[in-house]
Amino acid sequence: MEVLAQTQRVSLASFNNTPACHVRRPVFISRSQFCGGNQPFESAVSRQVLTASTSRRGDALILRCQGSNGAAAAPWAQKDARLVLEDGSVWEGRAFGTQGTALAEVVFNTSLTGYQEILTDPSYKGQFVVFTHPHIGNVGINFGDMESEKCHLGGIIIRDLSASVSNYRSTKTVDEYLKEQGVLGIADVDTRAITRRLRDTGALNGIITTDMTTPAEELVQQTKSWSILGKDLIREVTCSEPYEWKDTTEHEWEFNPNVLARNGEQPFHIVAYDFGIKHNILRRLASFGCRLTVVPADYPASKVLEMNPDGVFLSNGPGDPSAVPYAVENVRQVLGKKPVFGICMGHQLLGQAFGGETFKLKFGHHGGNHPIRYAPTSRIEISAQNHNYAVNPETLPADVEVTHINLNDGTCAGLLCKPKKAMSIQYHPEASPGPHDADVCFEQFIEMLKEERAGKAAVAA
Ligand SMILES: NC(=O)CC[C@H](N)C(=O)O
Repeated sequence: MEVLAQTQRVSLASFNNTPACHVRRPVFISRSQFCGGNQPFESAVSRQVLTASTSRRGDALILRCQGSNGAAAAPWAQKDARLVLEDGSVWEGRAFGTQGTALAEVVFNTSLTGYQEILTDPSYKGQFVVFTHPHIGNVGINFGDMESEKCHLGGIIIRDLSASVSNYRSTKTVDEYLKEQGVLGIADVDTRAITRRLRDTGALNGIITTDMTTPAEELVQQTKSWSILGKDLIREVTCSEPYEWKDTTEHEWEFNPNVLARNGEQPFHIVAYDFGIKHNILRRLASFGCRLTVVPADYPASKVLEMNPDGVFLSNGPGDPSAVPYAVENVRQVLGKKPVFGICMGHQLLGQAFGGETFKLKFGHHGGNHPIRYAPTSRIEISAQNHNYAVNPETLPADVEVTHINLNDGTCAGLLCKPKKAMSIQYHPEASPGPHDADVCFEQFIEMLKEERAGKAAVAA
């Protein structure tokens, strides 16, 4: 994109902090009513300030972007990226992040906050996220809110990319971060219309591309040649070696007095299977007094049992839960031998280890306001969710209770098997981003670990 400058005479009345051009939408706005060299102009889009000389009062500066055909095109009208969906629809918009072409499953997320946590949640591997919140990027990117080491999703689809960043923790813009991560972004598309389409059709495959020449029909064919079903995406996001984790959540998170009351007790040792684990899950477990060893997704259950942990944790993760039988087998082997807690993918793997089956939802649950009923007390939680699959409760054995129910569609959102000391939830109690109502799940797991420890002590005595 080449920026051109030219002068054009406009009326004096329009020249005092008013648009520098009143024949087109203003791009640069005069900050001064004087003429001469070094007159400041501010971009209405990026707040960039430049100086230009105006030869006489009444001369103004117009900046224009050169379109691909060489003709001048306004930046707000510039279309240099496409989202092509497998239903044949094509959405033209403005590219940001990296350049190129990527193919993934398109899902929408309705969270109002937390785009950085969503960008760095490994569970989004193989997916593009449409943000229904219309304005993304206003608080930039910071070190503290990373949910993993990188941005795993294939691309993001947004209405409006914030032209400026305002946050004291921010170290870079979303655009810079996506460029660095090699991830595509498309802005200035009608995200409301795309979301309504996905809600009607269900999740669709899509291509985001900055190539504006390949015919759309060809791209539509490509979207149809791929499926996320049956793919093991966990192998692409799991750690390669076991490691220890100690960080807790920061002070403002410690709204739960039971966390603080536990200080001083001997920590519980948890082995956490990393299927694409989010950092805040590890931080919350550490805050509840756990010492954590994180292991790769295919780490043999026999080696986990050799470590003799107090409990085993099964993390969230990307893709189809029925495509990872090796993980289900590991869970089966620890079941009944150690207390187990699973979150999201971990819940789905636990469901399969019990003998149950998973199925794909129409467009999944991705957002920060999904209501859940905890069946034993009828307590309602507002929860953070991100999943496309669910456990079919009818396929579970009799000793497994459905403890949590999603009130939007009645799907199974939590399980408990008392005899085997195993529990799970389909959503995200670590709440990063999202409401904290489900934090109590960590406490319930800790109670399970305490019971187990007390039971062992009683046998030993
Ligand atoms: N957040 C997760 O763990 C997602 C689990 C699984 N990939 C799903 O989409 O249902």
